[in-house]
Amino acid sequence: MSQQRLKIEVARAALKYVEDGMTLGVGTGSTVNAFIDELASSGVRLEAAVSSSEETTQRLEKIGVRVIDLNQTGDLELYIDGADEVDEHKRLIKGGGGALTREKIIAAASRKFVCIVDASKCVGVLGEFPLPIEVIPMARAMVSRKLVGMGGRPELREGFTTDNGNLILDVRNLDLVDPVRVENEINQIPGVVTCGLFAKRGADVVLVATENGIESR
Ligand SMILES: O=C[C@H](O)[C@H](O)[C@H](O)COP(=O)(O)O
Repeated sequence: MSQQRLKIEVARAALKYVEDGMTLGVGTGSTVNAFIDELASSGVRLEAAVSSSEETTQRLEKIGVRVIDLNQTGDLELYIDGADEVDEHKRLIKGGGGALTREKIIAAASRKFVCIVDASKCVGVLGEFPLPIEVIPMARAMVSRKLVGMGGRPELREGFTTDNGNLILDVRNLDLVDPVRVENEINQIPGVVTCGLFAKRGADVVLVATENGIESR
């Protein structure tokens, strides 16, 4: 099965969590795009959505979903999003598309986070995928030096600005055997807006599309 087909299958599986009248948190990326396509043809009528990126907002509005600001609503019942890597404890690396900050905010505001991935995203230990970190532009060099001090190899994502007007450092070589500790440590560096580790608040449910069907973790 093609990777795109797997994304469509897992997107469809996520629909069973979505109910008419919900205000839904919606993430960013190609798997979420497949989810939005499936949502469009599902007949489900959302009350509204809270979106994690400009791209997702455009796609949701195109299928007729009203997108509201998180400040206009209370906690969300459900958040659907993809990930770049998932471990067996449902801890994640996110931010390959640069939307990690808004994604982390919406995850924190949601009672249930359903993460949708294909099997290629599942790993034993996080860190094969370079860890995205959103930084305030004036802190770029200083934050990079601190990350080097932690054993990392940061690289500026060239030509990329986040929806919040900041930069992304993609960091290789960090030891992520204890991702909660590393997430805490990186969060303490002044100038870091968000670390792409979702370890303290990982997913509540991970749906994995495999060649043999959908696995739920
Ligand atoms: O910033 C982007 C998000 O964290 C995405 O959820 C992540 O990059 C996975 O995207 P995709 O579904 O395209 O692999």
